[in-house]
Amino acid sequence: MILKKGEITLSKKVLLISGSQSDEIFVKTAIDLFEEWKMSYDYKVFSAHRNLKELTKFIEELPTNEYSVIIAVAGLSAALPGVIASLTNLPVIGVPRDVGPLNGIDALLSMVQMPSGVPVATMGIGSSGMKNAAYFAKRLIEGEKDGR
Ligand SMILES: Nc1c(C(=O)O)ncn1[C@@H]1O[C@H](COP(=O)(O)O)[C@@H](O)[C@H]1O
Repeated sequence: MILKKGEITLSKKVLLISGSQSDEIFVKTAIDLFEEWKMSYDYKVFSAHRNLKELTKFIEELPTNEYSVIIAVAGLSAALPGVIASLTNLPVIGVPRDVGPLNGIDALLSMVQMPSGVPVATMGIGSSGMKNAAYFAKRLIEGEKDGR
């Protein structure tokens, strides 16, 4: 990978997963930051509630050493981040989307109170949480690069 001056040396990618295609507009906030920072990422849509088998297969077959961190985004009853965290040892950042009658409180509570051993680093509700997920992923990857 050839880097220009000022660019960060990033060896591994961020994997963004949202529970629905309808979350794409929300996820775009993080994607814009990754583009600005010249960070590599992939974005996929999988639902634990709707397509558990496909999600399980996808996570179990992730190539080794390609991703540093997974950002899991979901609104409503958000099983997605916790289920992903149960299937991989990669760090999982959860982002509760502010949709539905409870405006993200439901998603927040679904992902923040995980049983021990299955951690989800849960951000705040809504677009500030989405942005902080991107900043947090950047810190993790920079830390990895610096040997932190
Ligand atoms: N929370 C979850 C899960 C899951 O946790 O598996 N799958 C979809 N969703 C969420 O449902 C909302 C509405 O989805 P639709 O617009 O497809 O009905 C989305 O915000 C999605 O993240």
